[in-house]
Amino acid sequence: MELPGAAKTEDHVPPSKEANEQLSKGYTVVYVLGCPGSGKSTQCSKISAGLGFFHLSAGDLLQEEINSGSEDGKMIADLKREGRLVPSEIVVKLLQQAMQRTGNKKSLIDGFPRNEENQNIIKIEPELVLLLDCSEEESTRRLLNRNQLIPLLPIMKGRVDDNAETIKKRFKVYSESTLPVINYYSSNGKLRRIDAERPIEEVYESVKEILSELEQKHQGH
Ligand SMILES: Nc1ncnc2c1ncn2[C@@H]1O[C@H](COP(=O)(O)OP(=O)(O)O)[C@@H](O)[C@H]1O
Ligand SMILES: O=c1ccn([C@@H]2O[C@H](COP(=O)(O)OP(=O)(O)O)[C@@H](O)[C@H]2O)c(=O)[nH]1
Repeated sequence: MELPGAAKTEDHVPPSKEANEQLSKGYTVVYVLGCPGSGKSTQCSKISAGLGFFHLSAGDLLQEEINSGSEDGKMIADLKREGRLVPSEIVVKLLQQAMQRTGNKKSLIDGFPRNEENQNIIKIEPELVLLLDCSEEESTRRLLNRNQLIPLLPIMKGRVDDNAETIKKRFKVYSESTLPVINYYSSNGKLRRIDAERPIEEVYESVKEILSELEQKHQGH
């Protein structure tokens, strides 16, 4: 079935199921989900610095591929500009390569899985899924604000998808494709919903409480 917002995948060979299962062995994986601009990257940087998790951002890995100038990079850039999702096999391959490069077994996967196809292909069972819950109105304000700050920082390039029109498309993809993934983790008890409309430090306090639950479980308490 073709999922809304997803590009066609026929040119890409899916990674084997065994490779994915092997990769997930011994790893503690926490997925960090939330709409565009909900603060995923901000909170993941804090968790990574404060709690020793390795931060894997699907969006950053795709941006690196764009920056490399590869053929895949050109296709990814076009999809990103339109707010559409990149074929699952490409994102999964980049995530797997990044996981193999790190010796750190505690990983945060930021902004992935984005749809049910992503979720089925990666074959990783996360221990927890953090959902940064923020309204479309507040998130849009943040994204537009982020784009306005860019000209003040000449070394940084603005994001091609932080404009009002593309932000609307990203939200449509989020509600059509990512919400079913979130509902799945809500029904299997792994989802932890965090009010992400609050200031960054308050959100982080809630994140820390939830992740300490995980640390205690690992220490057998
Ligand atoms: N709790 C918050 N309150 C206000 N601004 C925030 C908050 N969290 C993040 N931001 C800002 O909002 C913008 C989007 O945050 P980001 O972490 O990149 O979101 P995401 O990764 O979910 O798209 C950034 O400019 C960031 O500094
Ligand atoms: O698993 C992913 C993650 C990101 N993207 C693409 O990268 C863009 C930006 O995603 P990112 O997570 O960087 O930012 P967000 O939209 O959450 O603010 C998305 O709109 C998609 O085009 C994708 O296709 N698959």
